[in-house]
Amino acid sequence: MLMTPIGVPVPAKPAMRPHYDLVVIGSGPSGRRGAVQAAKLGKSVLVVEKGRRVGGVSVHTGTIPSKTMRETVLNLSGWRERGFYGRSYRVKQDISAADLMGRLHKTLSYEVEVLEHQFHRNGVQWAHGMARFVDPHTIEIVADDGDCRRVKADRVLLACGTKPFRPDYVPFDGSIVLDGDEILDIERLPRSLTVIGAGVIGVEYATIFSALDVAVTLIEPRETFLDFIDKELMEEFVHELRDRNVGLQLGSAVKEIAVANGRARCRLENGRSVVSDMLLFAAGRVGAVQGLDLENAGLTADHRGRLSVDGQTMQTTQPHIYATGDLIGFPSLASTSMEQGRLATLHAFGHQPPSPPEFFPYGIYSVPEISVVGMSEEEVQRRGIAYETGIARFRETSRGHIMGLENGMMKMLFSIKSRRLLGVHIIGEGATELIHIGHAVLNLKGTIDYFLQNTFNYPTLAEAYKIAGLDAWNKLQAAVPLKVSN
Ligand SMILES: Cc1cc2nc3c(=O)[nH]c(=O)nc-3n(C[C@H](O)[C@H](O)[C@H](O)COP(=O)(O)OP(=O)(O)OC[C@H]3O[C@@H](n4cnc5c(N)ncnc54)[C@H](O)[C@@H]3O)c2cc1C
Ligand SMILES: NC(=O)c1ccc[n+]([C@@H]2O[C@H](COP(=O)([O-])OP(=O)(O)OC[C@H]3O[C@@H](n4cnc5c(N)ncnc54)[C@H](O)[C@@H]3O)[C@@H](O)[C@H]2O)c1
Repeated sequence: MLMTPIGVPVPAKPAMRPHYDLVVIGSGPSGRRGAVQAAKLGKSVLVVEKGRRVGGVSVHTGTIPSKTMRETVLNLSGWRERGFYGRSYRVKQDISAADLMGRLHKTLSYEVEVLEHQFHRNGVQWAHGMARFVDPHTIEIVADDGDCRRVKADRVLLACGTKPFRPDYVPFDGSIVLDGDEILDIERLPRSLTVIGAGVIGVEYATIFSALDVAVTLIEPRETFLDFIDKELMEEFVHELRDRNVGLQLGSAVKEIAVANGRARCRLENGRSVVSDMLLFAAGRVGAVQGLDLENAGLTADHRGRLSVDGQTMQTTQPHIYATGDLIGFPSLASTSMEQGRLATLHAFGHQPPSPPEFFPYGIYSVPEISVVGMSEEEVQRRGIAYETGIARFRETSRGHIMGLENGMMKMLFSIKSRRLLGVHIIGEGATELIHIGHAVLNLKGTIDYFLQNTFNYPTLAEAYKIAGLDAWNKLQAAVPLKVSN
């Protein structure tokens, strides 16, 4: 019997049926969660995936590859040790594109195996091919080899995600001018890189390449970027980027991009030009609805290829057709997409799922990483809530000393009236893991007392919660003497 790399027998594929309780289009985070949930409810489920392997953007060109590349870069460059051994410290002297790709392929392969095994043990069938609507209940699947089949579905979950926005004025060539998918297939590391678009994708790749000592210029037409992040954190972030010579061209619209003499030249409307070995165009993504023939199902996407849904049930204007994940827009995260897929399927089969908690964490895997949950200071001010902040710097923690951290901070916001935690904002090592303590306290409607009364492991970075909590309490006491409750 054939075995997969993780030692699981390769199962024989069952024949496709003519009719399913649920057909899911797209095998990314929302599609696969929705599919498995439906199977757990005893429903017959078919997942249609145009890619050769399941996993979606998340596994093949998005979340997992970019985070794997980041991990490889941090490990091979010795980035985490540079606080001790100096900026020129490197674990591997000559890091090549092949070094980055090796770990990537291994990780992706394991991810896919795990997913396929998950589908198999839950009885979810999957078919390779491009899906399109023939009518609201009939889906045609055309495989790469031309094989064409039709299936009927009582309910449909549209989870077909997005693809990079590729405007005509950008001369994409897959080697010098690249989109966010192509950057994962590079055959050589550039010495200089221009990144256009300071959204999450642009910022993550810009800082990952900068950690490899590639000379990076980040171009953004707006004066500010990542506006949903607390301003004080962004000031820290920008300071760190400038400190390591990342060129920031903010408020600079792009006039022209051209390739000449094997290099990319980007002309800006302010008259400046940036020339580099490679250019990454990361100015957003559009819904992957081309070829789906949505009109045959009575559906229409907006100009960015996105569908609107009922925010509670995930139903489109056709009650039996649900849409989830990046296809429906904000927040466009793998984490939230998975939950949307599950909620959609529960609703589709008669269960009334509870509303999701008010706050979800956002993690940006830049170097340094950023993670936030709840309200930013600007939002608290907009809402007119009387508040106080507590700040902890990682270099104040013993764990920070041990790790040689020079940077990193945590900021918490508390309501003066209710003492409730309003938001947590972290930049620095471990931010995306640390955030979950704040996330739990926030959604459990906890107050500053949680941080005052509880003991944290020592030495840990989580101790920053205690330090920031005490800092806020000191300020609160100075403003309004409080009852000592710890
Ligand atoms: C570079 C990058 C980094 C990211 N990093 C993070 C991160 O760190 N954390 C995080 O939470 N999120 C991250 N995201 C976002 C995350 O990847 C998406 O939110 C998530 O993948 C969306 O899931 P989805 O269910 O919409 O499906 P997707 O993952 O978008 O997959 C959709 C699938 O549908 C298939 N498909 C499309 N049309 C058809 C059709 N007609 N027929 C058959 N199949 C079709 C596609 O081939 C694809 O496999 C990142 C995204 C990118 C691009
Ligand atoms: N860590 C994470 O969770 C993570 C990581 C990567 C991506 N994602 C998700 O993927 C989605 C897509 O990310 P993104 O960064 O591609 O898109 P985005 O829409 O968030 O950012 C695009 C950026 O490009 C700029 N821009 C737009 N048009 C431009 C143009 N013509 N020229 C130059 N700049 C232009 C925008 O001002 C913006 O700053 C996001 O919504 C995000 O949620 C999440």
